[in-house]
Amino acid sequence: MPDVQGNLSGIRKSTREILESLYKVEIPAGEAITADLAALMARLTAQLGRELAVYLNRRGQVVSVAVGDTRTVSLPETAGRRAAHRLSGIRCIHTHPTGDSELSALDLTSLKEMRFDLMAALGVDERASVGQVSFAYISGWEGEGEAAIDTVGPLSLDDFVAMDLAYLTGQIDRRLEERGKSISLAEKEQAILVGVESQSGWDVADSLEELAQLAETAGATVVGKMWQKRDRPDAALFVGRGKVLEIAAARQEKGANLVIFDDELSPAQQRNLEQSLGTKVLDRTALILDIFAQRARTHEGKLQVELAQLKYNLPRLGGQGLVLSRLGGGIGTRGPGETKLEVDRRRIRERIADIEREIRLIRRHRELHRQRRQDARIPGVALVGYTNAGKSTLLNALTAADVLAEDKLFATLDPTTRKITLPGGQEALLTDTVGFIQKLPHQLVAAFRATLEEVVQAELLLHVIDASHPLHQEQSDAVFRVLGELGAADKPVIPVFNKVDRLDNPHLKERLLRTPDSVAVSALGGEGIAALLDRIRAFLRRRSVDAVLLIPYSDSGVLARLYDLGAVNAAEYTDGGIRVSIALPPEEAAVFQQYLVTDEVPTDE
Ligand SMILES: Nc1nc2c(ncn2[C@@H]2O[C@H](COP(=O)(O)OP(=O)(O)OP(=O)(O)O)[C@@H](O)[C@H]2O)c(=O)[nH]1
Ligand SMILES: [Mg+2]
Repeated sequence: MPDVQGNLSGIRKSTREILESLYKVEIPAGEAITADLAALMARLTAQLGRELAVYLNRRGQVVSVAVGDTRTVSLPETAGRRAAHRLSGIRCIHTHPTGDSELSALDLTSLKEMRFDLMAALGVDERASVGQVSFAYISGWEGEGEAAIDTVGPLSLDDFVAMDLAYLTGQIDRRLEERGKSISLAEKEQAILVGVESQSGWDVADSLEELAQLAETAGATVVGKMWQKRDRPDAALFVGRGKVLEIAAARQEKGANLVIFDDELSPAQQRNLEQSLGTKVLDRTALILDIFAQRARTHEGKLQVELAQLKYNLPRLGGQGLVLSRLGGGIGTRGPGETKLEVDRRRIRERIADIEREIRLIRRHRELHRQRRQDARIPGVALVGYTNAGKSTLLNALTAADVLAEDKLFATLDPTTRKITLPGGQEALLTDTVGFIQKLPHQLVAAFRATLEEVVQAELLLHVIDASHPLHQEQSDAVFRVLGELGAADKPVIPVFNKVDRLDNPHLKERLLRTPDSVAVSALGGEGIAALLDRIRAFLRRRSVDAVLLIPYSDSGVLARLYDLGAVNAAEYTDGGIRVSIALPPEEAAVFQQYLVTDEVPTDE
């Protein structure tokens, strides 16, 4: 038997059992509901003070039961998507604890989206019984696959029970089929983007442009962008009341079924907006999390994304309204890989604890690895940068590695490490990392801490900048903010201006190169790659320690090697051997440890 879905927090076991028993209910096929089932739902609703929904199929069996806010509840697969121009064969009957039975905008949207046979609301009065009933059904298609609906009521429960549902749905099914033309319900979600223009931060148009790229990466089609000037967001609705009406109108006009806000919404704001707009509302954070969920490949990556999603969702469960549950899947409801997002608070908490335990284990394992690597004395170099700057392409250019590089945001989620050999023979470990972005959700930074540990541990960072992007300065700032959050802001950095093949203004390159220590490259074309390798070598060398060696004349080959490495500052031929003062990175100096004149090693600084 499937579980009761939604917000079950604080519900007594005995009540939970009654809720579960709803799954065993069967009512005569062809009836919308029985008086008994309605009465039971009303009693439970009054007791819980929350909405209660049951989903029934045409055989009169209950296929799903949900309580309270169930914005991520999904209907069982058997709820079936039938042909696009047919009804789903499932009806939703839910209670309103407030007494009135008026269907909300959201009720009607979900009716359309899920192509329910029927959407009915039972108003539960103060005597814990059903007062009045309202319902709506799809009556046809208007134009582009948009459903037309008829609403009926309020009427009495008796009238509702007496209704011949089989006749009604039969009529509708026939009418829809007669139209003959197959309605191509839009596969992609149609999104309207909303931003706020404030004093600080990015220009709102730029930020919305980036949000549009994110939305499209997630699989939506952007059909409109809107913004408002505000010093600080409205506590209840994020934007002003008037703006919400404007968005609602634009949504109608453009046929959008998703509204995405460019900043993180509080759970209350999100709920209020969903209610007022009658559609799914997401924020930038949820969108980025969704992209990550689709792109995570390794076990660790998936765990980290799931963790971030669960932590994001937890405070968003439980409120009133059966909001998104009836809107089906899509952006914001997808988990990494095959994972289905949990919707039950208790189970979410358990899952969070499980994942955190597993990540700790992975992290310990990784630390051991790193320890071993440090013993091998190969310095680590991490590629960091804004998403799509060309980090993976550069890693490929610097090594022979074939790492997925794509013109997509967040192509890389899992760290890839490759060994490179620098001119002069020194080796280094080069790590590609997940791209950064402005307003990067802190849940993600926290969840990806284990992965980003590579950045924190690196000796040197290559900060890859897309020099051809008009906002590369702003993107750089955003990267440094994230580095700060990771505690890696004061690592040595080589700014690498990439994609210079795309610059048509030669002065721009000159200007960029005024940034200290910077290199201009084309990871695709190969320009500047040799110079970059040289620069990396110089940087690693700069960490050199001074030492004095005494090399016996019998080992004179060693001196030749030191000269080759360019490490010799002075050599003096003495009776005991050759006294050489050298400057070498610690890992290279270690090779000559046996010749070290310990008492003469100059102290650091
Ligand atoms: N013209 C040009 N395009 C480049 C250059 N370097 C990278 N690109 C393109 O930029 C896009 C992004 O490259 P990636 O290497 O995937 O970027 P990334 O920084 O790893 O991106 P994420 O992993 O998504 O954060 C790809 O389409 C590359 O082909 C370059 O030097 N010149
Ligand atoms: Mg990449």
